[in-house]
Formats: sequence, C-alpha cells, structure tokens
Amino acid sequence: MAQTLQLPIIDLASSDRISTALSIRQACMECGFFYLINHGVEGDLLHEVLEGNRIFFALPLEEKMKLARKEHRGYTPLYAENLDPSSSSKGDSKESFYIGPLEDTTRGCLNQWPAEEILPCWRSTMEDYYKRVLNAGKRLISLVALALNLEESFFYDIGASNQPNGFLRLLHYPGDLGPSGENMYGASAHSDYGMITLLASDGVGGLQVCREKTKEPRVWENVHCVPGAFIVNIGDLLERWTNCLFRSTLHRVIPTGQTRYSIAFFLDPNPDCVVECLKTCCSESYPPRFPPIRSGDYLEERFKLTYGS
Ligand SMILES: O=C(O)CCC(=O)C(=O)O
Ligand SMILES: [Fe+2]
Repeated sequence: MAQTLQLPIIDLASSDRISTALSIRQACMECGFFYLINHGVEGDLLHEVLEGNRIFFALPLEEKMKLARKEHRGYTPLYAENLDPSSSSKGDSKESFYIGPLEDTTRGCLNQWPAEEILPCWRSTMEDYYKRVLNAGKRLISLVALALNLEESFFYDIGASNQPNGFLRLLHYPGDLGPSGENMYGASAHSDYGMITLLASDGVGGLQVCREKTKEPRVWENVHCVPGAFIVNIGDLLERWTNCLFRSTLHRVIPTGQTRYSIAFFLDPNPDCVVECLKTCCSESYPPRFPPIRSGDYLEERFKLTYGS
C-alpha cells in the first residue's frame, strides 16, 4: 500500500513574501510538489469548470472527434497519448481536451471550441478560468524567482512569462475500463515538460509521486487533494534552469475504479525564450549540466515523443 505524502502549503496571498519564497525554495528542492492556497480562483469557479469538464466528456465520441487535436489544441481520445514513451502499454486510459493561449498573436486563434448551441457558456467559463489560473501562475513565478535569489521580475524580464505558453488540459479518467490489460495507467509515469503546473481535481484519488526517480524499485506515494487548493509541481524546464536544484518530480495517475476529473494548467515559457542555467544555480564546482535550449524547440521534441508524431 502506498503511503500518503504530506506536502507543504504555500499561501499566495501572504504579505511576508520573503518567508513564502523560502518555503517555496524548500518545497521545490525537497519534492517539487506543493499545495497552493489563496490563489485567487474562487471555489465556485473551480466547481463550475469541473462541471464543464464532466459535461464535455459526456458528449458522444463523434461530437468530440469534430474537435480532434490540431496544433496541440482540442480533443485527444482514450489511449491516444502515452506519457511514458519508454513503456509498452497501449496508451494512457484518459481522454483530454487542450486549450492554448487565448490571445495567440503569432498564429491567430488556434483554439477549438464546442458549438455554443451544444454547450452554452462553456467557452466563456473556460476562458474565465484560463485567465484566472494564468494570473495565479504568473504571481507564483515571481515568488519562484525570489526563491532563486533573483529579482521578482526575472522571468518576465528574460521573456519567459510575458506572453507565456499557457495550456489548459481538461482530463477525464473513466472509472470502469472493462477487462483491461496489465500496465494500465490513467497517466503513466512522467515529469511535466515546462515551468510550473497548477492542478485542480474533483477530489478522487489516484495521483502518485515518486520522489527519487533514479532509485529502483520506484517508491510511489499518494497525493491527496486539499479542497480549494491547487497542487503545484515543477516542470523539466525549470529543473534545467535551476541546474537540478529544483526538482521536476515523476508522477502518474493510477486507476482506482472511480471516475476522475482534473484540470491541469501548464505554465510554460514563451517559445522564443532560451532556457539556460541560472547564475544563482551554478559555480565552478557545480557547472551547468545542460546546454542552453530554446523553450519552443524543447517542448516540441517532448510532444513528439508523447504522441509519436
Ligand atoms: O490528473 C492528474 O491528477 C495529473 C495529470 C498530469 O500529471 C498531467 O496531465 O500532466
Ligand atoms: Fe503531469
């Protein structure tokens, strides 16, 4: 039986920014996961978005397939994604729907939306949520900069968090998978690719983390949902930036027999931002472990491995 992990709680509205930044530093060095409270997204909106999630996935498959994923936006059916490209499973037992930046100035608006007659007000609810969670993520990133002994505006100044690449992913893990094979995961073991992820869920369990990704056998611990709080985790690009000081932790979703809905918001740097080791995270005796890389190129490569295309 997996143990439950006690994660630290970070208060985004705390007036003591220095001690909040120190708590973030400790959480990101030790585990790479924490709860975020007082983030400015009201419980009512969270509830409405999770309800919107449920009604979208309840549509007939044919209706959902009209919005099949293009340019990383839209619907991905069951088993079409494999978050652990090294595994031989037939794919993750989840379906998802992606919403990208709302004002995509370079490529016009690429998002796909269900027709208003089919799901009235659905788009406006999702857009409202997107804006709120983006705002919370940007405020959090300022504190992350402080936690790294940088100016609060650092990620903005280097072009990472102004016009960031924010993606909302609505997720549905069906409870009843029928006579499923072995190696079946809702989301197989992976780390997130970008900067930070803010996750909301309906409270159904299944999320697990493995704190030591290089240790065998892997030890998995349960992460519980705290009502109203986001579960936040660090992504691989922030791990690269920090020369592995901050940890992008392996996680997965196991089937529990219960239907589960969640919404992940991936706050990734602007695609043109170059991610290179921060000055505060290396020294002569601890040189940079990764070469600089353009964020867009790194993310594109990771997406290709996940979708096999
Ligand atoms: O649904 C969850 O709890 C986690 C989802 C996740 O890890 C992901 O989409 O990257
Ligand atoms: Fe993830």
